[in-house]
Amino acid sequence: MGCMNRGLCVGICIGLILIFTATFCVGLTDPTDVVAINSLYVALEYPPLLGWLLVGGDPCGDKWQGVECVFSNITELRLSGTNLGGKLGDSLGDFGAILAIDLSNNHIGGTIPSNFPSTIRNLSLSANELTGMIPDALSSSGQLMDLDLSGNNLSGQLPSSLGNLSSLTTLHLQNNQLTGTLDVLQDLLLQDLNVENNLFSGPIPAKLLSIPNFRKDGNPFNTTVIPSPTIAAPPLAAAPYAEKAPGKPAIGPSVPEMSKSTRAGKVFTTKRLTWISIIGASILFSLVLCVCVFRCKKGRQEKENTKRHDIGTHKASREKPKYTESVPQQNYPMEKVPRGRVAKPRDSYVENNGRRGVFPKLQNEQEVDVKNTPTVSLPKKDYDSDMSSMDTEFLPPPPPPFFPFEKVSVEPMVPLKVTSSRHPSKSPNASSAKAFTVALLQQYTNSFSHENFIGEGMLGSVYRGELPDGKLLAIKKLDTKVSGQQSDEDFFELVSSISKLRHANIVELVGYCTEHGQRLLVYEYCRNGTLHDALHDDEIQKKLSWKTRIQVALEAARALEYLHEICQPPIVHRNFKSANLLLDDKLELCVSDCGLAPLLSSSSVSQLSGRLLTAYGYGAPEFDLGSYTYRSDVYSFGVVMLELLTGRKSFDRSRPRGEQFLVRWAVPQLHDIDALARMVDPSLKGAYPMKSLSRFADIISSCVQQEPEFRPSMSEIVQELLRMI
Ligand SMILES: Nc1ncnc2c1ncn2[C@@H]1O[C@H](COP(=O)(O)OP(=O)(O)OP(=O)(O)O)[C@@H](O)[C@H]1O
Repeated sequence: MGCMNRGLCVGICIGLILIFTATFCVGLTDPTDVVAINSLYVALEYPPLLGWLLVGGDPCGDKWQGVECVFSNITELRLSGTNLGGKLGDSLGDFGAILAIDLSNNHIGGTIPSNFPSTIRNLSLSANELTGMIPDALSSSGQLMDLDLSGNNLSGQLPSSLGNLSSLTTLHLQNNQLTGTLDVLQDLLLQDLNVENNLFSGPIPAKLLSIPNFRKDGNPFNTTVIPSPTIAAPPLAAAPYAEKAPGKPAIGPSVPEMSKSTRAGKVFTTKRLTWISIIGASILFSLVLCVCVFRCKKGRQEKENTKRHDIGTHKASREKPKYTESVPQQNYPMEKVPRGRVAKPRDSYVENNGRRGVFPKLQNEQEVDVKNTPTVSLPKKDYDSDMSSMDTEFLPPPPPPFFPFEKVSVEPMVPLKVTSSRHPSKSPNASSAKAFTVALLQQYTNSFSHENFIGEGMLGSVYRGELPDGKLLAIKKLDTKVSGQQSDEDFFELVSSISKLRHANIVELVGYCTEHGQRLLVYEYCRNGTLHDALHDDEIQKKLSWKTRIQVALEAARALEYLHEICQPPIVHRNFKSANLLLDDKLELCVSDCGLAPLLSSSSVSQLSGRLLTAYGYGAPEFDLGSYTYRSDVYSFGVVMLELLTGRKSFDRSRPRGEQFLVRWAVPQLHDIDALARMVDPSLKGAYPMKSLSRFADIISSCVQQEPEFRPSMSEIVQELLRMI
């Protein structure tokens, strides 16, 4: 029996060791959590986070940035101030055992999702760009203890289900545009409640006043006056508004106290009051007369003293403001004005690195700022203290209503016409791709005038167009020999698939036109030219630092990663080159011509496109055999990286014979550190870390390998570039 027990013990021990080994040595994360974190990564638009992958991976074992685990479960996600953009997506509820999520101080937009993990205890989404209402479903996280949604653009009333969060002790909702009353909170056991600077109204529930740390300024709460027959009672709201120490009773009479005063008031009848007033006034008048005789000489001096005293008081009030009931609604946070107005989906990570949480000033904001608001551009975490140092008299008026930033505001000009009746469902989605008439496009391009002609490619000519509101468009007029190869149905399918592409580094299709035998594609206009031009313009080239070049490579890689690995079915670009990498207003890189491969492979330009790509040094070797896969895009991407490294064109006839084709000249030297130092773009003037240069060269070598199957995937390249940054 004892022997059997020993055997059992040994068995259990071995089992535990195996579990331990599997957990800590193999580090395999729970597959459900992996799927959840992969989906979150997609929703956040693949931010540059160390270790994070789009598909699969081992977040716990590989120590993904911001991820904490216990055994194989993700228990914490801490990514505050990591410049996240995108949205929250719908995967938060899929984490099996998560306890804390901190995504504060980022640029996450969209609404708060309606599924939350039931295990969560601490959730902070503060200082983001979230809009919409607080979802009812938040109550499914019954163990939530600490919830911080402050500093967003949330609106609407508090959902009644918030009252079910019985474990909640800390709730921060300040600096939003929330409305309605606070009634739903009154039965919670809150210790810390901040609702400042919202649009809450109605009387404050009495129970909330006993919360040890309750902050509520800057809301239009009711200031109902309790009616009293003889004495004007102080407003009921004087109690909450008069600043009281947390947890201490409010200054000012409570309701029962006021009824005592009311009873006292009855003793003083109007008649008695009149007599008392007359006698008192007579005595006062005599006294004043006597004093005046002696003090008349000092009168002027006293006046001056009083004046000085007034100024002193005023100064003091600037230094230490009092938030009294006289100015409750003026107490808006300074940065609320710029935040609402500059809300945008995502900032450039390069630009933001140095100013995380600092809100850029717009022209209008500066007007306000110069006069009164020295704290407007302070980091967000400081605004509470900055606000408290401001004189309420000097606050600007409440912010104007929030108008969300819209990337493209083009109205559909005509209803979508589906000429093919066979598969009407395959027509482009009218909400994403707008149908334009030829007449309107003529109007926007001044009848496709010469001065609006931008350039011509294999598929047709591109014109600049201007909408009545000044927004610029790039209108690609497809050659009839290209578009003629396609049926209406195929064209709609093409438009539909391009219009679904949504990526910060891909030029957005605004709309299309198919009329009078013409087919046109209408894109967002990128006003800063192409990477090809930037690299070969002496002035701009000098400004492209090594760090910027890595960043540009990363942005291009992300766009291809999206096309190859996120889009379903995957999209091969087929014409990837620096002339198709455009720079937008913020000098962020946008890949053009995405999704046009079906047009390029149409018989009229198929051969030409292949030959041109090869002729300009971007074509992968397999192109000659008529094969083009996403690995061929990887090859072309390697050539673009080579351009970034050397500052040379992919094909340059003006160079000596052996140097005309960049790949042929550069690749054999990529592993020679001395040769590498010689081939690097001279305009960098040596300002690059050698190690970084050599890693960049390694990526290029792997991309331009002869055998397609040996080339890395774009997500691997993205990870490599991220590590370099
Ligand atoms: N969205 C855009 N914004 C600004 N300029 C654009 C835009 N799209 C294209 N262009 C410019 O229009 C011109 C023609 O572009 P197009 O893509 O048709 O040809 P290409 O890139 O020169 O050659 P290819 O046919 O091989 O792609 C180029 O100068 C290109 O930079």
